[in-house]
Amino acid sequence: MAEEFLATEMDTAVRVVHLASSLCVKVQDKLRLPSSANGHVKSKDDDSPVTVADWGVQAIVSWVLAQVFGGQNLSIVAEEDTESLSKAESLGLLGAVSSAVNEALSEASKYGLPKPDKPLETTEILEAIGRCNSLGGPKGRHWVLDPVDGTLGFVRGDQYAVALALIENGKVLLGVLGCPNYPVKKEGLSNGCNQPGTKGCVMYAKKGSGQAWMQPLIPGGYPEAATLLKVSSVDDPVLATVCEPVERANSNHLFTAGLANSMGVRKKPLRVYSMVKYAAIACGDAEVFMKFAQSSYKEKIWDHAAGVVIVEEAGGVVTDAGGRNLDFSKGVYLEGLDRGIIACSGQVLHEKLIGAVYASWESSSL
Ligand SMILES: Nc1ncnc2c1ncn2[C@@H]1O[C@H](COP(=O)(O)O)[C@@H](OP(=O)(O)O)[C@H]1O
Ligand SMILES: [Mg+2]
Repeated sequence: MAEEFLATEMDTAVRVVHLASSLCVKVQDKLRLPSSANGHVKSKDDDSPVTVADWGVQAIVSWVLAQVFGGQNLSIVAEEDTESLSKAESLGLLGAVSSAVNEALSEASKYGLPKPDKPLETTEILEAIGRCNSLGGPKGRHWVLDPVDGTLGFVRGDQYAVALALIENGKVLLGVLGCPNYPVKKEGLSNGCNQPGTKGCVMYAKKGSGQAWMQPLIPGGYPEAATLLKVSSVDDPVLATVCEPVERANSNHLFTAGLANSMGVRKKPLRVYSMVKYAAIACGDAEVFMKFAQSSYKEKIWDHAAGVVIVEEAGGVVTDAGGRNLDFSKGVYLEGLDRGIIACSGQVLHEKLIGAVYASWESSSL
């Protein structure tokens, strides 16, 4: 019998996101200790933080993909580069990345993944991170990785996601989201993290399968069980929960509050860091996700690819504010995006939201 389409790609992506999530859990625990926090976080040129986990995840995902699929024609579009990590003053940080990567990879066989014969040298780690410098585009296959999405949430001990997707000829073929702090109970989403054993999952979906899946994150290994995800059946705005970025710099809270109000939403918005918002829609914990960035900001493909395919396969709808599908074929950015991103659990809410955008745009100040 012919092997299922994308079986190795899907299986590898899910397993490596589990492994990457385990690295993140360990680094986030360390960040809670005041003594080690400074050594693990650095500021990027735009003042956003980057941590041992961002580089560590990028290194292990890149290394594992190269082992399984060969490094020769491997194209990976990812958020981090090696510039600041290679500087002389970053030696301590590079050492911490190296320890985190080698600790994670030493467990790789428990996740059914290849494992290096001996710990990776720092040059090999930098090479793995640096390999992820593809710019994507309309042709060919590209892996798309946000090693730690919502780094601000991550350093604050809150929600974040590891996001990996595969794009072919501009279309997202599969997506995997690791959400190590995703609470089993929805109330936990607005309370940061909750008790051990009640949080953490990996969600994944293959385009066109009509199925999206969730596995629990289990310490030190790969779970056999997976459950099907289904979006919420709520289509009355009065009962709907809207989620949006925590940071008002990343989305215009005033504008989205106006939209929510005019479509009839009554509940307070749920503010959550990272692509965990897509996860919340996919599993039925929320019905609407909106992000309206400043018009000068260009959305990047790694912040959406994995989440979009998971929401769609779980039964939801994701478009820009004009109702068009997001275009992943133009390189690193979602070129041509009409104003903002909206994800809904179903067509009814989506149409109402598009209508609200249309009605309110004239009077907006975005
Ligand atoms: N000015 C801005 N407007 C909109 N989005 C921004 C932004 N600056 C950064 N972002 C993106 O918003 C992501 C976080 O999403 P959210 O606000 O929903 O938690 C960031 O991901 P990283 O944390 O991976 O850099 C980054 O890609
Ligand atoms: Mg991101």
